[in-house]
Amino acid sequence: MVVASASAIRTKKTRAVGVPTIDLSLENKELLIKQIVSACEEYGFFKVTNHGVPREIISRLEDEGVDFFDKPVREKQRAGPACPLGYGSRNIGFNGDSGELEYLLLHANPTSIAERSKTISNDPLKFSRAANDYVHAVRGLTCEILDLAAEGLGVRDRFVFSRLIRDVHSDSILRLNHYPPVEDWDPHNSRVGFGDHSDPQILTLLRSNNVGGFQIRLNDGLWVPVPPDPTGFYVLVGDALQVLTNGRFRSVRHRAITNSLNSRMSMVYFGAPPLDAWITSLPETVSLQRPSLYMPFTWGEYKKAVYSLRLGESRLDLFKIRPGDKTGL
Ligand SMILES: C=C1C[C@]23C[C@@]1(O)CC[C@H]2[C@@]12CC[C@H](O)[C@@](C)(C(=O)O1)[C@H]2[C@@H]3C(=O)O
Ligand SMILES: O=C(O)CCC(=O)C(=O)O
Ligand SMILES: [Fe+2]
Repeated sequence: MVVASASAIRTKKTRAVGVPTIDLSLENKELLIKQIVSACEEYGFFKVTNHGVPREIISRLEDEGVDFFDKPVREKQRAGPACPLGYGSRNIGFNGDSGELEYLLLHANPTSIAERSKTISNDPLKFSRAANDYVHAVRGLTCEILDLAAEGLGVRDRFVFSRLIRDVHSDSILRLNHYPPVEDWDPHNSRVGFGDHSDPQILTLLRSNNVGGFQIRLNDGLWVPVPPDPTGFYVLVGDALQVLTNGRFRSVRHRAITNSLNSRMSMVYFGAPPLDAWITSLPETVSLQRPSLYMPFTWGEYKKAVYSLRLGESRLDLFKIRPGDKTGL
């Protein structure tokens, strides 16, 4: 890969911090809920172990991803250009962002996956099955985590978050990212694979092979390298969940850097609502002392804003209620 020096980044300002890890097989439900809520509040990020997603389901999609990214460029381009869905290389979004990666971006519904798989694989049915089984399993896990979080927040309707993702019209997506190996390894010359951003959706479930590169940003601006763990899932609070919880949960800023002689592949599921769903602070998170921080918007409106801005921009600022604005309270 040709590497523009402008994409080189300094990794000095990082801090080694233990990644909050939650064992989902914990029998003490109250403690489990407490751990989830505090990780969502403090970091907007945690790792889950004993998550129940069968290894076989993960490996099948991983193998499909490896086979796809191994293909000659011309063949991969049959699945592109990413608009925003499909195969993309280096370009991210429509506003000039780029990174040292190639990717497949798919709508997570079976019809869309079946259609797309025709340009992705020589055995479309095999690819579709692998992707659909994976989506089904990680959606289940996403919903389980969201239900526990809702319970911890004391929300009356325990399924208020997961219902949005289980909806047949849910706008959830699946992304496979491939970060090619660097040819000239230099510990002081990491490059941007996927730049600093927060995910716009409700909740993200990310896993990768055993190659590092994923980092989260703490509130004080320091970057924390997250050690890879192919057996676990990383859970990221997205912007929509930040709004739904009136800022109690924080969407986490993160990025992927590349500096390895081995290629890295991540599989990312973004749990999202239907386009016409309203995203607004749940009544249980609003009070006179803590009025609503954001104006209500539909997921479709938010997505439009997301795609009109650069990767690193804080799109939620556009929907912040400023003092003096008329609110529901
Ligand atoms: C530059 C962009 C790519 C992105 C849409 C955006 O305009 C800003 C957010 C980006 C992001 C980050 C999380 C997900 O990977 C993604 C699919 C999403 O929903 O928002 C990407 C978008 C993309 O790559 O199309
Ligand atoms: O590939 C990764 O590790 C991070 C990718 C990411 O943040 C994204 O696709 O939104
Ligand atoms: Fe992301």
